[in-house]
Amino acid sequence: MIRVVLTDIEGTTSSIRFVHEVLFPYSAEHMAEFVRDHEADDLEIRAQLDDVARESGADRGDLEALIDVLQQWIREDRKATSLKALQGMLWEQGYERGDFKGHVYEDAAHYLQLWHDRGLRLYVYSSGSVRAQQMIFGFSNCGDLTPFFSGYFDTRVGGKREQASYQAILDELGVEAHTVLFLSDVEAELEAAEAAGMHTAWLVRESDPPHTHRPAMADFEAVDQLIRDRTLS
Ligand SMILES: CSCCC(=O)C(=O)COP(=O)(O)O
Ligand SMILES: [Mg+2]
Repeated sequence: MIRVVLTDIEGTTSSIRFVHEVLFPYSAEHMAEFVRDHEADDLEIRAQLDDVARESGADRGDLEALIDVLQQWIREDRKATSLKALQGMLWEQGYERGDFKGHVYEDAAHYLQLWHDRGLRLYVYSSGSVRAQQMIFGFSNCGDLTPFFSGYFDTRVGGKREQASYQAILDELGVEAHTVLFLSDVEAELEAAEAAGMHTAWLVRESDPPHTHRPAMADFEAVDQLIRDRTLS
């Protein structure tokens, strides 16, 4: 019986286009100024820059070199925890200033509320930082969806294509794998979650599903059917 839903964001609850055409360009535009303005006195930003230097091999004392690394990582869509933490801080500023709203598909917002009201526990697992996750759902085009979530996981538990990350989430939640349904648009993530024993659902939004053995779901209505089938069987 499924009691817990763990969901990805980009391509699952929210459009890939919003992340790539709004969030990433916003972070590319504001990163240099943000880092230059706060590096001297913000301990959290300093700690993230320490990690950027460690991971890239760039000189920690050369701020402009670190900014270049960050810009390169944004272009590459690198899932580095330090980049994601800095992007989360920047996006927080953007949401609060009203520069954009978080995109969430209407069917996702509808079923997140319904599943919450039905007693399912909902969690997020995204490469975006926990702060960025709270922001996209807190300042969404469908209103504040954060009351429906019981918790958030980011790459501090590990990469999304690694089985150990899903095991770490299960350990932290204290639940059995067969009670958890993980939602994602990326098959490699689903395979890692399945290796940890979770149920999975593959979201394929806004495109025709590739021909594979895996059933594709166009929206959360199809996921709801799967939850009800698995709950009754
Ligand atoms: C939290 S919104 C920004 C998402 C993001 O930065 C990203 O890299 C997308 O990762 P996901 O794991 O949600 O596909
Ligand atoms: Mg995704």
